[in-house]
Amino acid sequence: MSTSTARLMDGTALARRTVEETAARAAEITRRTGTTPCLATVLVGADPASVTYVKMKQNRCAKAGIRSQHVELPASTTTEELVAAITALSEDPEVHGILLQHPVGPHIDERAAFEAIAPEKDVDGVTMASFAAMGFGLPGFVSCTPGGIMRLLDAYDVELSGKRAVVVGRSAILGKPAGLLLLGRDATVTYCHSRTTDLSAAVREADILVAAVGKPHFIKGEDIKPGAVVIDAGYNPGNVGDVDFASAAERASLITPVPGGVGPMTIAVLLAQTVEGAERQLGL
Ligand SMILES: Nc1nc(=O)c2c([nH]1)NC[C@@H]1CN(c3ccc(C(=O)N[C@@H](CCC(=O)O)C(=O)O)cc3)C=[N+]21
Repeated sequence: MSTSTARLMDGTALARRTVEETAARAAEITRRTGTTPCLATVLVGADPASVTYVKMKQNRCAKAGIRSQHVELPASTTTEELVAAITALSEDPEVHGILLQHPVGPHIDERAAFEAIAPEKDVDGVTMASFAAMGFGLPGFVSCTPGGIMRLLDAYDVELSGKRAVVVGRSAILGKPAGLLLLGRDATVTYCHSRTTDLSAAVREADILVAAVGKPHFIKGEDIKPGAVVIDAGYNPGNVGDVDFASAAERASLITPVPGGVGPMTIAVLLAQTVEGAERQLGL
Protein backbone atom coordinates (compact mmCIF):
# COMPACT_ATOMS: atom_id res chain seq x y z
CA MET A 1 0.00 0.00 0.00
CA SER A 2 1.30 3.43 -0.90
CA THR A 3 1.39 6.20 1.66
CA SER A 4 2.42 8.68 -1.02
CA THR A 5 2.04 12.28 0.01
CA ALA A 6 4.28 14.02 -2.51
CA ARG A 7 2.81 16.38 -5.07
CA LEU A 8 4.07 15.93 -8.61
CA MET A 9 6.06 18.72 -10.24
CA ASP A 10 4.60 18.61 -13.72
CA GLY A 11 7.42 19.45 -16.12
CA THR A 12 5.33 18.61 -19.17
CA ALA A 13 2.69 21.21 -18.28
CA LEU A 14 5.21 23.90 -17.30
CA ALA A 15 7.22 23.22 -20.47
CA ARG A 16 4.08 23.57 -22.56
CA ARG A 17 3.37 27.00 -21.06
CA THR A 18 7.02 28.05 -21.46
CA VAL A 19 7.14 26.92 -25.09
CA GLU A 20 3.88 28.78 -25.84
CA GLU A 21 5.49 32.01 -24.61
CA THR A 22 8.60 31.24 -26.64
CA ALA A 23 6.53 30.56 -29.77
CA ALA A 24 4.82 33.93 -29.41
CA ARG A 25 8.22 35.66 -29.12
CA ALA A 26 9.57 33.71 -32.11
CA ALA A 27 6.56 34.73 -34.23
CA GLU A 28 7.06 38.37 -33.21
CA ILE A 29 10.74 38.24 -34.24
CA THR A 30 9.81 36.76 -37.61
CA ARG A 31 7.07 39.38 -38.11
CA ARG A 32 9.29 42.33 -37.22
CA THR A 33 12.53 41.31 -38.91
CA GLY A 34 11.60 38.76 -41.57
CA THR A 35 14.19 36.49 -39.95
CA THR A 36 13.13 33.35 -38.10
CA PRO A 37 15.17 32.37 -35.03
CA CYS A 38 17.42 29.43 -35.84
CA LEU A 39 19.02 26.76 -33.64
CA ALA A 40 21.87 24.67 -35.06
CA THR A 41 22.18 21.20 -33.55
CA VAL A 42 25.46 19.34 -33.87
CA LEU A 43 25.56 15.58 -33.44
CA VAL A 44 28.74 13.51 -33.59
CA GLY A 45 28.18 9.82 -34.27
CA ALA A 46 24.89 7.96 -34.15
CA ASP A 47 24.34 6.95 -30.53
CA PRO A 48 20.62 6.04 -30.56
CA ALA A 49 19.77 7.98 -27.39
CA SER A 50 21.56 11.10 -28.69
CA VAL A 51 19.81 10.79 -32.05
CA THR A 52 16.46 10.63 -30.24
CA TYR A 53 17.22 13.64 -28.02
CA VAL A 54 18.39 15.75 -30.94
CA LYS A 55 15.26 14.83 -32.93
CA MET A 56 13.10 15.81 -29.96
CA LYS A 57 14.85 19.19 -29.82
CA GLN A 58 14.30 19.75 -33.54
CA ASN A 59 10.62 18.74 -33.34
CA ARG A 60 10.07 21.06 -30.42
CA CYS A 61 11.78 23.89 -32.36
CA ALA A 62 9.42 23.34 -35.28
CA LYS A 63 6.41 23.53 -32.95
CA ALA A 64 7.68 26.83 -31.53
CA GLY A 65 8.31 28.45 -34.92
CA ILE A 66 12.09 28.17 -34.55
CA ARG A 67 14.12 26.98 -37.51
CA SER A 68 16.61 24.23 -36.87
CA GLN A 69 19.66 23.37 -38.84
CA HIS A 70 21.17 19.98 -38.28
CA VAL A 71 24.87 19.16 -38.59
CA GLU A 72 25.62 15.43 -38.42
CA LEU A 73 29.24 14.33 -38.23
CA PRO A 74 30.69 10.82 -38.27
CA ALA A 75 31.93 9.26 -35.04
CA SER A 76 35.48 9.46 -36.48
CA THR A 77 35.39 13.29 -36.52
CA THR A 78 38.51 14.84 -34.99
CA THR A 79 38.54 17.68 -32.47
CA GLU A 80 39.91 20.01 -35.18
CA GLU A 81 37.11 19.09 -37.60
CA LEU A 82 34.44 19.53 -34.94
CA VAL A 83 35.89 22.86 -33.85
CA ALA A 84 35.90 23.99 -37.50
CA ALA A 85 32.26 22.97 -37.99
CA ILE A 86 31.17 24.80 -34.83
CA THR A 87 33.25 27.86 -35.67
CA ALA A 88 31.46 28.06 -39.04
CA LEU A 89 28.11 28.06 -37.21
CA SER A 90 29.39 30.69 -34.77
CA GLU A 91 30.20 32.92 -37.76
CA ASP A 92 26.97 32.22 -39.66
CA PRO A 93 24.60 35.19 -39.19
CA GLU A 94 21.59 32.97 -39.97
CA VAL A 95 22.28 30.84 -36.87
CA HIS A 96 21.27 32.30 -33.48
CA GLY A 97 21.91 29.35 -31.20
CA ILE A 98 24.20 26.31 -31.22
CA LEU A 99 23.73 23.03 -29.41
CA LEU A 100 26.51 20.45 -29.43
CA GLN A 101 24.98 17.22 -28.19
CA HIS A 102 26.95 15.74 -25.30
CA PRO A 103 28.73 13.28 -25.15
CA VAL A 104 30.89 13.50 -28.28
CA GLY A 105 33.11 10.46 -27.83
CA PRO A 106 36.30 9.99 -25.84
CA HIS A 107 38.77 10.87 -28.63
CA ILE A 108 37.36 14.39 -28.92
CA ASP A 109 38.27 17.28 -26.64
CA GLU A 110 34.70 18.20 -25.75
CA ARG A 111 35.73 21.34 -23.87
CA ALA A 112 37.57 22.67 -26.93
CA ALA A 113 34.49 21.95 -29.04
CA PHE A 114 32.15 23.72 -26.60
CA GLU A 115 34.48 26.73 -26.51
CA ALA A 116 34.11 27.12 -30.31
CA ILE A 117 30.51 28.18 -29.66
CA ALA A 118 30.29 31.98 -29.77
CA PRO A 119 29.16 33.16 -26.30
CA GLU A 120 26.17 35.05 -27.76
CA LYS A 121 25.01 31.80 -29.40
CA ASP A 122 25.63 29.56 -26.37
CA VAL A 123 21.92 28.95 -25.78
CA ASP A 124 22.75 25.57 -24.18
CA GLY A 125 24.89 27.29 -21.54
CA VAL A 126 27.96 25.11 -21.92
CA THR A 127 30.84 27.55 -22.46
CA MET A 128 33.27 28.92 -19.89
CA ALA A 129 31.74 32.36 -20.40
CA SER A 130 28.27 31.07 -19.55
CA PHE A 131 29.59 29.06 -16.61
CA ALA A 132 31.34 32.13 -15.21
CA ALA A 133 28.17 34.20 -15.58
CA MET A 134 26.24 31.50 -13.67
CA GLY A 135 28.91 31.50 -10.98
CA PHE A 136 28.97 35.27 -10.60
CA GLY A 137 25.17 35.56 -10.81
CA LEU A 138 25.41 37.71 -13.93
CA PRO A 139 22.91 37.64 -16.79
CA GLY A 140 23.66 35.12 -19.51
CA PHE A 141 22.59 31.77 -20.81
CA VAL A 142 22.25 29.08 -18.16
CA SER A 143 22.86 25.38 -18.75
CA CYS A 144 19.51 24.11 -19.95
CA THR A 145 18.85 21.32 -17.47
CA PRO A 146 19.84 23.38 -14.39
CA GLY A 147 17.84 26.27 -15.84
CA GLY A 148 14.84 23.98 -16.22
CA ILE A 149 15.25 22.80 -12.62
CA MET A 150 15.23 26.41 -11.34
CA ARG A 151 12.10 27.20 -13.34
CA LEU A 152 10.37 24.14 -11.85
CA LEU A 153 11.37 25.13 -8.31
CA ASP A 154 10.08 28.66 -8.90
CA ALA A 155 6.84 27.50 -10.52
CA TYR A 156 6.09 25.46 -7.39
CA ASP A 157 7.12 28.31 -5.07
CA VAL A 158 9.91 26.35 -3.44
CA GLU A 159 11.79 28.51 -0.96
CA LEU A 160 15.53 28.27 -1.59
CA SER A 161 17.13 30.85 0.67
CA GLY A 162 18.82 29.22 3.65
CA LYS A 163 17.70 25.73 2.60
CA ARG A 164 20.04 22.76 2.37
CA ALA A 165 20.39 21.78 -1.28
CA VAL A 166 22.26 18.58 -2.07
CA VAL A 167 23.36 17.95 -5.64
CA VAL A 168 24.35 14.38 -6.39
CA GLY A 169 26.59 14.55 -9.47
CA ARG A 170 29.10 17.13 -10.64
CA SER A 171 29.09 17.04 -14.43
CA ALA A 172 30.03 20.22 -16.27
CA ILE A 173 26.61 20.87 -17.78
CA LEU A 174 24.34 19.48 -15.09
CA GLY A 175 25.42 18.92 -11.50
CA LYS A 176 28.05 21.61 -11.19
CA PRO A 177 26.02 24.47 -12.71
CA ALA A 178 22.87 23.30 -10.86
CA GLY A 179 24.77 23.84 -7.61
CA LEU A 180 25.92 27.30 -8.74
CA LEU A 181 22.38 28.39 -9.57
CA LEU A 182 21.09 27.14 -6.21
CA LEU A 183 23.97 28.91 -4.45
CA GLY A 184 23.05 32.06 -6.35
CA ARG A 185 19.63 31.86 -4.72
CA ASP A 186 21.16 31.57 -1.25
CA ALA A 187 20.73 27.84 -0.73
CA THR A 188 23.42 26.06 1.30
CA VAL A 189 24.80 23.71 -1.32
CA THR A 190 26.53 20.36 -0.91
CA TYR A 191 27.91 18.50 -3.90
CA CYS A 192 28.12 14.71 -3.71
CA HIS A 193 29.91 12.51 -6.22
CA SER A 194 31.53 9.13 -6.72
CA ARG A 195 34.16 9.79 -4.01
CA THR A 196 31.71 11.04 -1.41
CA THR A 197 31.89 9.01 1.77
CA ASP A 198 28.54 8.28 3.41
CA LEU A 199 26.36 9.57 0.62
CA SER A 200 23.21 8.56 2.53
CA ALA A 201 24.10 10.88 5.41
CA ALA A 202 24.52 13.80 3.01
CA VAL A 203 21.32 13.07 1.11
CA ARG A 204 19.36 12.85 4.37
CA GLU A 205 20.23 16.51 5.08
CA ALA A 206 18.65 17.70 1.85
CA ASP A 207 15.66 20.03 1.90
CA ILE A 208 16.13 20.13 -1.86
CA LEU A 209 17.71 17.16 -3.57
CA VAL A 210 18.96 17.25 -7.15
CA ALA A 211 19.82 13.81 -8.47
CA ALA A 212 22.12 14.02 -11.48
CA VAL A 213 24.34 10.95 -11.37
CA GLY A 214 23.16 8.82 -14.27
CA LYS A 215 22.52 5.69 -12.20
CA PRO A 216 19.02 4.21 -12.47
CA HIS A 217 16.99 4.45 -9.24
CA PHE A 218 20.19 5.18 -7.29
CA ILE A 219 18.51 7.36 -4.65
CA LYS A 220 16.11 5.48 -2.39
CA GLY A 221 13.21 6.81 -0.36
CA GLU A 222 14.81 5.78 2.94
CA ASP A 223 17.40 8.56 2.43
CA ILE A 224 14.86 11.28 1.61
CA LYS A 225 14.25 13.76 4.41
CA PRO A 226 10.51 13.91 5.10
CA GLY A 227 9.07 16.92 3.27
CA ALA A 228 12.05 17.32 0.94
CA VAL A 229 11.72 18.57 -2.63
CA VAL A 230 13.15 15.91 -4.94
CA ILE A 231 14.34 16.81 -8.42
CA ASP A 232 15.25 13.84 -10.58
CA ALA A 233 17.52 15.02 -13.39
CA GLY A 234 18.57 11.49 -14.36
CA TYR A 235 18.08 10.40 -17.95
CA ASN A 236 19.03 6.74 -18.03
CA PRO A 237 18.11 4.48 -20.95
CA GLY A 238 14.41 3.71 -21.11
CA ASN A 239 13.42 7.02 -19.47
CA VAL A 240 14.48 5.83 -16.03
CA GLY A 241 15.44 8.44 -13.46
CA ASP A 242 18.14 8.48 -10.78
CA VAL A 243 15.53 8.39 -8.01
CA ASP A 244 13.47 5.40 -6.94
CA PHE A 245 10.25 7.31 -7.44
CA ALA A 246 7.83 5.03 -5.59
CA SER A 247 9.76 5.04 -2.31
CA ALA A 248 10.90 8.68 -2.58
CA ALA A 249 7.35 9.91 -3.19
CA GLU A 250 6.32 8.50 0.19
CA ARG A 251 8.55 11.01 1.97
CA ALA A 252 8.98 13.97 -0.37
CA SER A 253 6.62 16.95 -0.40
CA LEU A 254 7.25 17.62 -4.10
CA ILE A 255 8.87 15.35 -6.65
CA THR A 256 9.55 15.38 -10.38
CA PRO A 257 8.52 12.30 -12.35
CA VAL A 258 10.65 10.72 -15.08
CA PRO A 259 9.52 11.10 -17.77
CA GLY A 260 7.55 14.33 -17.56
CA GLY A 261 9.69 16.29 -15.10
CA VAL A 262 13.06 17.86 -15.79
CA GLY A 263 13.43 16.53 -19.37
CA PRO A 264 10.74 18.63 -21.03
CA MET A 265 11.96 21.71 -19.11
CA THR A 266 15.49 21.21 -20.45
CA ILE A 267 14.18 21.59 -23.98
CA ALA A 268 11.87 24.47 -23.03
CA VAL A 269 14.86 26.43 -21.68
CA LEU A 270 16.87 25.66 -24.83
CA LEU A 271 14.09 27.13 -27.01
CA ALA A 272 13.56 30.13 -24.74
CA GLN A 273 17.27 30.95 -24.80
CA THR A 274 17.41 30.50 -28.59
CA VAL A 275 14.70 33.12 -28.99
CA GLU A 276 16.44 35.37 -26.46
CA GLY A 277 19.69 35.00 -28.42
CA ALA A 278 17.92 35.78 -31.69
CA GLU A 279 16.32 38.90 -30.20
CA ARG A 280 19.69 40.18 -29.06
CA GLN A 281 21.53 39.32 -32.27
CA LEU A 282 18.82 40.97 -34.35
CA GLY A 283 18.94 44.12 -32.22
CA LEU A 284 15.43 43.79 -30.78
N1 LIG B 1 24.77 19.71 -24.92
C1 LIG B 1 23.80 19.00 -24.36
N2 LIG B 1 22.77 19.63 -23.78
C2 LIG B 1 21.76 18.92 -23.21
O1 LIG B 1 20.81 19.51 -22.66
C3 LIG B 1 21.80 17.50 -23.28
C4 LIG B 1 22.90 16.90 -23.89
N3 LIG B 1 23.89 17.68 -24.40
N4 LIG B 1 23.02 15.57 -23.96
C5 LIG B 1 22.00 14.69 -23.46
C6 LIG B 1 21.19 15.34 -22.36
C7 LIG B 1 19.85 14.69 -22.15
N5 LIG B 1 18.86 15.68 -22.39
C8 LIG B 1 17.51 15.47 -22.33
C9 LIG B 1 16.59 16.37 -22.81
C10 LIG B 1 15.24 16.11 -22.77
C11 LIG B 1 14.76 14.94 -22.25
C12 LIG B 1 13.30 14.68 -22.24
O2 LIG B 1 12.51 15.54 -22.60
N6 LIG B 1 12.86 13.50 -21.82
C13 LIG B 1 11.47 13.16 -21.74
C14 LIG B 1 11.25 11.73 -22.13
C15 LIG B 1 11.76 11.39 -23.49
C16 LIG B 1 10.68 10.95 -24.40
O3 LIG B 1 9.59 11.54 -24.36
O4 LIG B 1 10.95 10.03 -25.15
C17 LIG B 1 10.96 13.34 -20.34
O5 LIG B 1 11.76 13.32 -19.41
O6 LIG B 1 9.75 13.47 -20.17
C18 LIG B 1 15.65 14.02 -21.73
C19 LIG B 1 17.00 14.30 -21.77
C20 LIG B 1 19.49 16.83 -22.77
N7 LIG B 1 20.82 16.70 -22.75
